[in-house]
Amino acid sequence: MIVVDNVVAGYRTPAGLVKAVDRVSLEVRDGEILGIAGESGCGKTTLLKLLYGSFGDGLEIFSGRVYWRDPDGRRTIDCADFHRHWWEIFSYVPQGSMSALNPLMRIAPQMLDAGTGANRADMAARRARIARTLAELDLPARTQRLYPHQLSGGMRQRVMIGLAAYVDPDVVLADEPTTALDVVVQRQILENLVRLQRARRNTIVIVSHDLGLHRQVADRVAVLYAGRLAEIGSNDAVLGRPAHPYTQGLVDSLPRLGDRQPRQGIDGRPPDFMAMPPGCRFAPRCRRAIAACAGSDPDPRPHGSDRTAACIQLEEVAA
Ligand SMILES: Nc1ncnc2c1ncn2[C@@H]1O[C@H](COP(=O)(O)OP(=O)(O)OP(=O)(O)O)[C@@H](O)[C@H]1O
Repeated sequence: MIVVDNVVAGYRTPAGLVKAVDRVSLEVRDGEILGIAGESGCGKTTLLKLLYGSFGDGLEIFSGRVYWRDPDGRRTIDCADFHRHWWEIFSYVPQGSMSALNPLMRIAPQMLDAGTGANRADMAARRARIARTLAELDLPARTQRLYPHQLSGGMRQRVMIGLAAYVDPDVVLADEPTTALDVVVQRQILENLVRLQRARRNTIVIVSHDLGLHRQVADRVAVLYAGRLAEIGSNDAVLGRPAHPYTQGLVDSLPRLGDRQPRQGIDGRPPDFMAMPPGCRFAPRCRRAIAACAGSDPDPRPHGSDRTAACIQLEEVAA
């Protein structure tokens, strides 16, 4: 399990601190697929980097704590040390990862190179594992002998997922894993991901702005807005019966097959991190906002048995 405990994190910029993740608490449970949703710039990638312990680009934790705990609860690792366990416990499929493959190397040696430190199995066992993983991802065996430019975009993306998964880490963190692919290929890749996860029982965290993707694969969904956690809970609760007005707006804006009515989106844009509105950050765009919203920036509270949501009006409903 990865625990995010009241974390404020972000970047120091000439204009000031960007708190891209602001007082966020959540748990990534063992063996689940957790989807992280929200509009562009709301902090999804930053949260994923915290879960991976990747602090290379100036990301800092200003307060709070992120740590991993093993299923027995005997061993904890602070996120400052996650990098020592990359590939062994955590692996990462970065955004735009299709271009992350080395163009001069065939696929098999790239996979063998990856995570060498974490992978103590002998060469023959590792080769067998690579073959098995590629087959699980519906990639033909000859893929191993090809160079990246000889693969389609969808195949390259599947190879990246294979790279992250073949060493069998506890947690795979994937940032927009199917962006830029056509819908049919997206669907295949997602099915592959789920199949891998079910077979290996590892944990997957997927960042995407695409709610359809989350609806299809996630066990639970977390929705971020302007660095704050708006809502988190089961797929059915959050996407089937959204409670937070922001999640409702996102779900309402999804096109539905056969629906000729124009979808109702959310007016306006997320606020600038340097000029946050007082109180609830979503209030200026919220159709249900009342005067009290400008004076309260609530943390998520339980709303029903399978979700928490951060809206003062929902607290009234729940009471
Ligand atoms: N290295 C960085 N230095 C300074 N600011 C950054 C850095 N990376 C991200 N930010 C800022 O942090 C905020 C959150 O960005 P983040 O990439 O986490 O959002 P996101 O929801 O993943 O967006 P997208 O869907 O567009 O990838 C944005 O305002 C962004 O400009």
